[in-house]
Amino acid sequence: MEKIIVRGGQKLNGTVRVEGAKNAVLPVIAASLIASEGKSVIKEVPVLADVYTINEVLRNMNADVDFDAENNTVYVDASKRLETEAPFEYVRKMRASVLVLGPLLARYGHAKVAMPGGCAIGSRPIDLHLKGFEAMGADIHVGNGFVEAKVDGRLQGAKIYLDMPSVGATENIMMAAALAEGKTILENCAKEPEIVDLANYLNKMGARIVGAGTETIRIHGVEKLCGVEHSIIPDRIEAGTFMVAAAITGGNVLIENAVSEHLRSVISKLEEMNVKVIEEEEGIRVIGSDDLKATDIKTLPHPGFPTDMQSQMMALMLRAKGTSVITETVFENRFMHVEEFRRMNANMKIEGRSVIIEGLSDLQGAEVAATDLRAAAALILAGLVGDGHTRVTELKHLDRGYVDIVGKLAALGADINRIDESKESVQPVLDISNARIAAEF
Ligand SMILES: CC(=O)N[C@H]1[C@@H](OP(=O)(O)OP(=O)(O)OC[C@H]2O[C@@H](n3ccc(=O)[nH]c3=O)[C@H](O)[C@@H]2O)O[C@H](CO)[C@@H](O)[C@@H]1O
Ligand SMILES: C=C(OP(=O)(O)O)C(=O)O
Repeated sequence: MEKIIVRGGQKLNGTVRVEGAKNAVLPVIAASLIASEGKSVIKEVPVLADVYTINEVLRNMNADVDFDAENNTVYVDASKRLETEAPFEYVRKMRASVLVLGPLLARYGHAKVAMPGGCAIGSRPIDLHLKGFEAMGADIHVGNGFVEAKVDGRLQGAKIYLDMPSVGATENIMMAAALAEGKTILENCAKEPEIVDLANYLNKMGARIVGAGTETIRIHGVEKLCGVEHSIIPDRIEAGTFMVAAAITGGNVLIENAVSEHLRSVISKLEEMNVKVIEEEEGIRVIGSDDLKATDIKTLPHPGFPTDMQSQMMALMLRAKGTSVITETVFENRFMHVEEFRRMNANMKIEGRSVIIEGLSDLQGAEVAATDLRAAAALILAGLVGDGHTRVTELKHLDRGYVDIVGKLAALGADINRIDESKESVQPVLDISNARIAAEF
């Protein structure tokens, strides 16, 4: 079994560079399926298990996909006739596989994808995606574990109001509407930076989308889209994770490539906790404190506090004096990591959708299991300040979303290793190869 072993007590210092954003690259690669002409060249692609998975989904549909991992570039040629089905094998690995629905439906009038089901953080339905397609004239059939969408001729532009600002529904509907006949007005949509990145990509391909990043997006459908070159925005969640790593260890770290406009809510909460955050030309510098103050956080859609930073901030709150409260409003079950923190001597309890954290906890090293991707990162963060050794297992979650976090933290001065205990002698594992292995292709 693979484990990450962290010995607490080292202050982090130096510079770390963040990768392209996982949550931007997945919809962008899916959107490449719409290009009926030319090749898409996607740059700043992080070498993650999820990227291998989405590439495999596209290959399975008959698109030509090359991943030059050393140069962080994905090439997609979707100009051949494509298959329009995505089996459960892929959707099980990564829910973002449902993002092929919009592009395929718009281009071929048909798409069939395995229903994603729930996951460790909540039930995660796709009803809003489907309501959007229906409003554009598609017939939806759900049965035998699949969702199938069909339309005779082209999708028709429509006025669509999302009951909640779902990131995935906004992306799927925006991609479908880009190739629909007429105008689509999408209201109460998600405003995440990754939505803006996708809209920019689609516009370069020939789409006519305005308003991405606000709550109303207007899309004039066009007849065809072509492959183009695009660079993925930096990963704000990876950046936020390293910001917490600096803060929790009382270190001084420059997070290169981090975009402060994408991280306002995280910066403001860190400052409330007595952490110094300096916006520099190359990125964001974070200087930790030995006197962290308690605060409260409520997760919300962007520009509110991101749910994907909730567990990392929980680790930091464990080291703050006083009572902190985290309220999770985006996913109904994203507190699985609380039990694991408790194994490290954390003083906290769940009350409904909130967690009450009594600081300052003297964290102790323990064997803990990652319950999801961000929980994996949060347990490593707690391990950085735990007394003794923390062993983090279930690393398949981590490999979905962090490129070489072990190497990056070690370069900043952390005492951290990744080992494979199944090997006869305990050997360090080179982290970058793990994404490919975790994707199991
Ligand atoms: C690949 C990717 O970009 N993943 C991100 C994306 O996930 P994802 O796109 O799945 O998240 P959504 O914004 O869609 O989900 C937000 C909430 O809306 C609900 N919902 C969503 C769709 C729907 O049709 N019906 C419905 O009820 C979900 O159950 C959840 O409670 O945004 C989440 C919220 O910022 C992040 O945590 C994920 O990291
Ligand atoms: C929940 C996340 O991702 P996904 O939607 O891909 O599960 C995440 O990135 O924290």
